[in-house]
Amino acid sequence: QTVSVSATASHPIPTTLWGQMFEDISSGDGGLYAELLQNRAFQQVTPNTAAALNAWSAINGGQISVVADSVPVSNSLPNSLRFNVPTGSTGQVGFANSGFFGMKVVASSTYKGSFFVKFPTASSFRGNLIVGLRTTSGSTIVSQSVPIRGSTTSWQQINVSLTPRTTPPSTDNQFFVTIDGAAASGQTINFAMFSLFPPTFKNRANGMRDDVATALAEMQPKFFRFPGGNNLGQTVPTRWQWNATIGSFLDRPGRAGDWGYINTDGLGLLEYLLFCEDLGMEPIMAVWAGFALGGTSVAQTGLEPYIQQAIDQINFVIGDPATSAPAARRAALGRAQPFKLTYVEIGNEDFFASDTYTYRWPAFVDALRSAFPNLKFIATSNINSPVLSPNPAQWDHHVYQTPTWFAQNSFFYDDMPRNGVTFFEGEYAAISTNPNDIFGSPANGRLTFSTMQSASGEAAYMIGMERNSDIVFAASYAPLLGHVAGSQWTPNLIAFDTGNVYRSASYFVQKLFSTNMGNEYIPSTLPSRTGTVFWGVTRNTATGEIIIKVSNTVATQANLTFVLPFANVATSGSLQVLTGAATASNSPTTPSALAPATTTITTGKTFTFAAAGFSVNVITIKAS
Ligand SMILES: O=S(=O)(O)O[C@H]1C[C@H](O)[C@@H](O)[C@@H]1CO
Repeated sequence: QTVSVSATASHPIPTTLWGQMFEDISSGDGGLYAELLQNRAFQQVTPNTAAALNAWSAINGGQISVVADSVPVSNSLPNSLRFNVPTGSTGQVGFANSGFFGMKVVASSTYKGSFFVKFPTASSFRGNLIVGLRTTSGSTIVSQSVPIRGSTTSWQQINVSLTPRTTPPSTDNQFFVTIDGAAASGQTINFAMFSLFPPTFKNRANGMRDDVATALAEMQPKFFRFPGGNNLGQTVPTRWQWNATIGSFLDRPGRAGDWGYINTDGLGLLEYLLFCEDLGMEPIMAVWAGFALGGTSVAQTGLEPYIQQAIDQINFVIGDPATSAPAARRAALGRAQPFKLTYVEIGNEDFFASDTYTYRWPAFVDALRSAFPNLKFIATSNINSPVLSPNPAQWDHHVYQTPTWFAQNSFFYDDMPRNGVTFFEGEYAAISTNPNDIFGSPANGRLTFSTMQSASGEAAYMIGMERNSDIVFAASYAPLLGHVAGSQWTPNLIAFDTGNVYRSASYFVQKLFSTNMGNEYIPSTLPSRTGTVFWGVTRNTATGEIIIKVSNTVATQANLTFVLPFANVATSGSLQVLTGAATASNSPTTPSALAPATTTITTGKTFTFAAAGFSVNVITIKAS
């Protein structure tokens, strides 16, 4: 197959083309968000139930229960941990938190812990709490003694700074609080709002898990879609609300997330925005738009409060502190300057409620557009079905399919009309090899981790989106992150467990595209729509490099001859290639089965290139 490359670019590559979609789907708490304690503030749990004590356990006979405190630590956090030392206790008595499937502890790292404590009834007790980290088998890794006294009947915050000298043998570790049982026999002490942070990405307070955030940063993503996805809200009362996710932990009630567990909302709107800046990403921020995934749509006459809340959410991001109260909240939290924001998504997958989106879309967009004329609003129902008014200028298209579907739909956007409407491929991934049961179980074709076959199919589709990036302004694989031990969805771009991060085949494809974008598209001989090998050419005008991406979605090698029209073409170029067997994947048992390799290849005005079976290739050549 001969590929003739044009001399002139057809269009600029949008700077936002490749990015990340995030929502808390076993990916926020216990994942990207660095807090080590699970159920740290007993948010949204029913007092005096076993479930309320999730992740907490007694040590040496300590008696613990979650109570609705008569004087809670804050209005948003009504529950406390009541700790009673049974009379006749001996030895260290207390309780522990098991984190999220344990917690990684590393020597010489400093773990910053805090909690609130009070005696519900005054007593003459004076003694010390021992606060620290221990292995699940009970051996202390590091601890600190903290004096307390029974006269403390109002909430007192305790801070500890724990620096282990040794690294424990596994991630099977706990945070603990104990007291001398004999000395404290009979005492009752209340605790609230625990927190324990390891060193975080860029050392940000209330920040991100370093190894996970580092893997995300390596992709050089250009946008970050948040906070959902389904996690925008299963019911109206439990929807994501920006104002419940900012400021002191004492003011964050948490909520029942859409994926079956409670979100602490410690990872909140300001943390998302700061993370966007840390990675050089532009936010694509969703507002809840009156549809709860459980099936409820707010009536047209009842939308105003939710529209106002969306306006306030946007004002927190870009408003003027002098004229907007939400913007003043942002300034009071240390950020007077507005953040960069261009795109706001109106809901998520509103094709589940198209009938009400026909009034919810205009109600939100008309109000938001008049408040923020420079923003662009993304519709989330099926493209032009139903027809919406005002006509959306941006649509969010999602597709989960088989590897073959992606290879066969590389031309998905080629036939879209060029009428000013642009597209966000907000979620896409090859998730099953079974076209008859895409969302089924692994026994029925569902992928647990992406494979070389799924990643090369995705690459074919991405080559199509790159070719059509005059109308595709952004695209993101979904879901981005998933905990291997407790995930609600597979495959995820990045899998992780308590101590490790696993970069998938698809991760490396996303990274290859995002770190080799170029800034203008160069047309070339089109691949066959029904073929199995796909290619695309971009140029980086700053470096004078031509970037050729090739995806071979089948086992047989593909031989291509490239003909470049440029006067000067380097006789050697670099090749980054990800290749392996169709079913090869990176997983906790085979973490490095697949990794990109960089080599030098012979290039020139005309050169041949052999694309290995099941391979994704990026060729970079100096040309002018
Ligand atoms: O069940 S689905 O609708 O397929 O869920 C998908 C679509 C939704 O936006 C996202 O939250 C989720 C997984 O990425």
